This record gives sequence, structure tokens and C-alpha cells, in this order.
Amino acid sequence: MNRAMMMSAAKNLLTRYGSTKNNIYRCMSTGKLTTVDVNEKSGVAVLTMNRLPVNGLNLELLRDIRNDIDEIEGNKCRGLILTSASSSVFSAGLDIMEMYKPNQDRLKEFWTTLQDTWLALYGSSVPTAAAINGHSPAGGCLLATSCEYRVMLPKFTIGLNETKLGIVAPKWFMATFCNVLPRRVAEMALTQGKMFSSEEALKVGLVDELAQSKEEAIEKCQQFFATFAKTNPFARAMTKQQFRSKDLQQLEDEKAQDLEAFLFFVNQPSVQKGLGIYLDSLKAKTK
Ligand SMILES: CCCCC/C=C\C/C=C\CCC/C=C/C(=O)SCCNC(=O)CCNC(=O)[C@H](O)C(C)(C)COP(=O)(O)OP(=O)(O)OC[C@H]1O[C@@H](n2cnc3c(N)ncnc32)[C@H](O)[C@@H]1OP(=O)(O)O
Repeated sequence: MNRAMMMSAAKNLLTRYGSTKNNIYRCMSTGKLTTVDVNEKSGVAVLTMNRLPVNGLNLELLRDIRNDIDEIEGNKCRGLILTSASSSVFSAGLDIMEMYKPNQDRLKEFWTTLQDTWLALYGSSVPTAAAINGHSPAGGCLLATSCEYRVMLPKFTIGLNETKLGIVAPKWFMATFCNVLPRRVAEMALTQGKMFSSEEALKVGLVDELAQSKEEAIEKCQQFFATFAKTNPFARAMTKQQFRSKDLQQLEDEKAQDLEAFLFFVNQPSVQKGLGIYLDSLKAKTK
């Protein structure tokens, strides 16, 4: 983040926090594939993904999440908890149908929206946490690890499994993973396409706590936010942004090249063939 960007971020944050310390704000749900509920007392917003059955991240769901994050930031919420309306899947990651035999204009829009959603979530000045109440592969894991804290229910799986699908996680997926895990653990897991059980994820630090129910997970996320009670919100947000600024700036600088690499990669006949086989294997499971 250069000096001008830092000053502008500081100005925004001062405007937000300057005279509003003890007030509680109400956020409103914006999306059709998401809901946002704000706890009137704590000011914490729960953003629930609701594209059943598996919260596949298609263009529309990503747009809704992105708009919700903007609205939660704008409405001065005290925290953002990301969770799922499904009882078994947090998010199945990117909707593979967006990448398989794609319409090229939509494919561009899809990837650009994913980039923007990540920039908004990873760079959010509002404290963020994920209540991971189901499986969370690939893009689902990206969303969860973009948050500052993770609470997961037992007996599910989480990880970046891209190599198992014959695709490569972009640099910013890797940076997000490395922000949570030791570099060696991250490299091993990414190259292996490893999916961690909830219990394994807790052991390596991919998640921070386990909870027995979604309600308990949300409560634990709220308790995490409460640890900031005695901090200055402006100083907290600036500190977070400085920690993450290198990763954010890298994607900001390379957005166009990243899009180009994605389009080139996804349109390779061998990648299309691999995605087709993977989709068939998913569908065969349900027959
Ligand atoms: C060399 C330099 C390169 C630089 C790099 C540049 C570019 C890189 C290029 C690309 C990067 C892309 C990164 C990709 C990220 C992703 O997120 S890819 C998606 C990965 N996701 C998965 O592998 C998860 C697959 N799904 C599952 O494992 C399971 O569905 C489950 C989430 C564990 C849930 O299981 P269950 O509850 O049993 O549900 P079903 O399996 O029965 O699924 C229900 C229906 O949903 C369909 N489905 C599931 N996941 C997806 C998905 N991700 N996309 C689309 N559709 C999905 C599934 O087929 C079922 O459909 P039907 O009901 O049978 O029609």
C-alpha cells in the first residue's frame, strides 16, 4: 500500500469511527442468495450464504457477498461473521459450471467479481470471522481463510484441493493460506490438494476453534470480536490493513494479468476435459 492509499484508508476509517464509538447500527440484507442479520446489541452482522444445496460460488452469489461486505462496512457494523444456510456445506468453492464450457464474457465477469470479493473481504476494516458449519473446499476455504478467525463444526473438511482437480490455485489463494498456516505446511497441503478434517485443521491452525453447533460457532466468533473491546477500532483496522497490504497490493497491481492467466488456463482443452470428468464424478455420486 503506497502513502496516498494509506492516507485515504486512514481518512475513511477516521470518518467511520470518529464520532460513532458507542452507537449500534443496523445493516440490511442486499442479496437474493445471501441474508444479512445484524445483532442490534453487539452491532455484529451475520452474512449467510444461501445458494443451496452447496453454496457453489457462481457470479450471482459472489456479487451478493461483495455487495453485502460493502454494505456492512458502510453501515459501521462491529463485525462480520460469514456462515452458510446449509447444515452440511459451508461452500463447495467455485461453481465449476462457471468454468466448464464457459461463455467468455461471463467467465471474465465471474473472475473479476471473485477478485473484487476477495479484496473486499481480505482487506475489510471490519473484524471478520467464519462460522464454518460444513465442508469448505477450495473457494470455500479461500473465503474462510480470508477472515481473521475461524470456528468450525466437527466431522467436516476444509482445504485447497485444486491440484486434485488439475487446476492451480492462484498466488492470492496461496497468500491467504500462508497468512494462516506456516509456509511449509501450506506448501505441502497445496501441492497435495489436501483436505483437512475439522480436527486436523484445528491441530495445524487452519481453524482456531471447534464448536458443536452453528449457534455455538457464531457465539465463539462474537467472543473473538469482544477481544477487541479495549482496542481503538481505527488503530486495529490500520494494523490489520498493514499486515495484509502486501497481498492486497499484489493483486491490485496484477489484476489484469491474473485475469488473463485464468482465462488462458481454464480454456486449455486439457483443463476443460479434467473439469468435465470431475463434474461427472460429482454427479455420479448422487445417482
Ligand atoms: C501456471 C500458472 C497458472 C496460474 C493460475 C491461473 C489460474 C488458475 C485457474 C483456476 C483457478 C480456479 C480455482 C478453483 C477454485 C475452486 O473452488 S474449484 C471448486 C472445487 N470444489 C470442489 O472440489 C468441491 C466439490 N464438491 C464436493 O466435494 C461435494 O459436493 C461437497 C461440497 C463435499 C458436498 O457434498 P454433498 O453434500 O454430498 O453434495 P453433492 O456432492 O451431492 O453435491 C450436490 C450437487 O452439487 C453439485 N456440486 C458440488 N460441488 C460443486 C461445485 N464446486 N461446482 C458445481 N457443482 C457442484 C454436485 O455435482 C451435485 O449436483 P447434482 O445434484 O448431482 O446435479
